[in-house]
Amino acid sequence: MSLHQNFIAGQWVGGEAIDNINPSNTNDVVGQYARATAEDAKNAIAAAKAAFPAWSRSGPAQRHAVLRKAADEITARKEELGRLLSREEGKTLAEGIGEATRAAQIFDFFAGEALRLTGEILPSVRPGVGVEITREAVGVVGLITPWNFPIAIPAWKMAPALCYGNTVVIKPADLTPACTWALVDILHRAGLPDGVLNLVMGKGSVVGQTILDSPDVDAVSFTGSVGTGSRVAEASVRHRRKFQLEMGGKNPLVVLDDADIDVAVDCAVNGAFFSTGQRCTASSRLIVTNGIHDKFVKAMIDRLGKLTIDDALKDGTHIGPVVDQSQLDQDVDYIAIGKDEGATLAFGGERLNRESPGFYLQPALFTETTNAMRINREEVFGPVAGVIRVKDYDEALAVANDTDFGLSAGICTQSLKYATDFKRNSEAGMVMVNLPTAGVDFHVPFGGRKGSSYGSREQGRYAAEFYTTVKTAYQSAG
Ligand SMILES: NC(=O)C1=CN([C@@H]2O[C@H](COP(=O)(O)OP(=O)(O)OC[C@H]3O[C@@H](n4cnc5c(N)ncnc54)[C@H](OP(=O)(O)O)[C@@H]3O)[C@@H](O)[C@H]2O)C=CC1
Ligand SMILES: O=C(O)CCC(=O)C(=O)O
Repeated sequence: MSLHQNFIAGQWVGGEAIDNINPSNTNDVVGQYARATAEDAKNAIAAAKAAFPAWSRSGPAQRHAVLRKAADEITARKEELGRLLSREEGKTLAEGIGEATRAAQIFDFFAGEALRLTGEILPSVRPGVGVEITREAVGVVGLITPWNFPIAIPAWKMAPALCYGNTVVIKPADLTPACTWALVDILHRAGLPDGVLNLVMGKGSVVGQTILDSPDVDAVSFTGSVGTGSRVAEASVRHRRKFQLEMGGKNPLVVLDDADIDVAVDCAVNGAFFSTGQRCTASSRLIVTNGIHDKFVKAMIDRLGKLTIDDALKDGTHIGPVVDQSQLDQDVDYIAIGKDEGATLAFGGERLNRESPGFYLQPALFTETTNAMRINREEVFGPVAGVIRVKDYDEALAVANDTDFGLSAGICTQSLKYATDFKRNSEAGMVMVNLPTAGVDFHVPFGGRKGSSYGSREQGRYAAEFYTTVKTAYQSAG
C-alpha cells in the first residue's frame, strides 16, 4: 500500500505511516497516511512564509484559474471522492457525494470571488486628499480541521484563504486525512506555486500545537471541540494573531402544535440523526409543545424503526457508523447518563452488530427530559436527542435560548407570526424555519453565537473578513 505523504514547500515528504481505518469495517484500511513531526510543521510554516510575498501579489486571474481548475476536478471526481469520504468517516455514500459536491461548489464560488475583489475610494475630509480602502491578505494562515466534515470544512477554509492571497498550512484531523490529502493533491496539480499550500497530517497535540506556538502564523481558523478551541484562543491572543473558532452546538428544534407533523418528523430525524448525529448543527434538543407532543413522539419512534443503520457504502443505509471507538464510548456514556438522570429512553441506544465489524449504534431518542439534564446541556456529538415538553411558544423560545451554545436553531410551525418571532428572537447564528437545523448552503455565512463560535463568519463573501486585513491609504494630490 503506497504511503500518502505530507506536502511541504511543493514536495511530498514522508513520515511515520498510519493506517486510516474504515469505521464501517475496521478490517478495511482506507490507506496509509504519513504522520508529520513538529519539525515538519515548522518547515511547512517556513515554506508558507517564504511563498507569501509572491502569492499575495499574484493577480486575480492566477488565483481564479487555480481555484476554478480545482473545482472542475472535484466535480468530475465527486463520486470517487464521496466514496473515499464515506469510507474514512462513515457517513452514507449519498452524504459523502453530497459533501464532495459541496466542496466543488465552494472552490467554484471562491474562484469567482477572486475576480470580484473590491475596495473603496472616498474623498478625504481634507481638500485635495484622496482615501483608498483596500483589503490585503493576512499572511500565513493555519487551518485546523475536524473529522466530521472531512472535505467540506477543509474546502471552506482553504478556498477563501487562497482566494484572498494567503499562504496555508493545513492540519486535518488525524482520523480523516484522506479527503484533505486529495484536495491538496488537486490544488497542487491545478498550478499552485510551491509553498503556497502545505499539508501536515498528524496529531493535534504535536502538529496542531506547533502551528499554535509559531510566531510566524498570522491567523488560525479552527473547527472542533470547545476545549481545543480555547487552546487556539489562548495561544492566538499570546501571539496577537487573528483567530476564528467554530465549536459545538446544542441546537434546538422547536415543534409547535400547528406544525405539519410530516415536516416536523423529517426535520427532526434528519437534523438529529443523519450523518450519525456527528454535526455541530445537529438538533439534539427537540422542544415540543403539549398539544402535538405525544403524536410527534409516536411518529418519531415509528420513523426511527424504519431506518437502516449499516455500512456507509451499502445501498439502502440511512445512517452509517460512529466515527471511532472513542466517540462511540462517549455516545454510550451519555446514553447511560440520560437514563441515570431519569429521562425515558423511548427508542434505540443499543450497540448493533452488522456483517462487517464497525462502530454501529442505534439512534437514541430520549423523552421526558428537562433542559437542565446533562444530555441537553453538553454536546454529545452522536445519534442521541432529547425531547423536552413545553406548554407553549413562549416557553419553547425560552428553553431554546437557555443554552451555552448558539449555532443553529429551528422551528416547525405553520404560523407566520411564530416563525417571524423565532427568526427575530432566537439567540443563534443560523435559524431554520420548517427545515432541519443541519445542512447549510455554501455561499452564505456560517457561524454562531455564545459558546459555539468566535470571530467573524466563515463562508460566502463574509469569509473575506477573516482572510483579509483592511488598509486605509491617504494620498495628497499635491
Ligand atoms: N464543532 C464541530 O464541528 C466539531 C466538534 N467536535 C467535538 O469535539 C469532540 C472531540 O472531538 P475531537 O476530534 O477530539 O476534537 P478536537 O477539537 O480535539 O479536534 C479538532 C482538531 O483540532 C486538533 N487538535 C487537537 N488538539 C490540538 C492542539 N493541542 N493544538 C492544535 N490542534 C489540536 C485535532 O487534531 P487530531 O484530532 O488530529 O489529534 C483536530 O484536527 C467531539 O466529541 C465533539 O463534541 C469534534 C469535531 C467537530
Ligand atoms: O450542517 C452543515 O451542513 C454543516 C455542519 C458543520 O459544519 C459541522 O457540523 O461541523
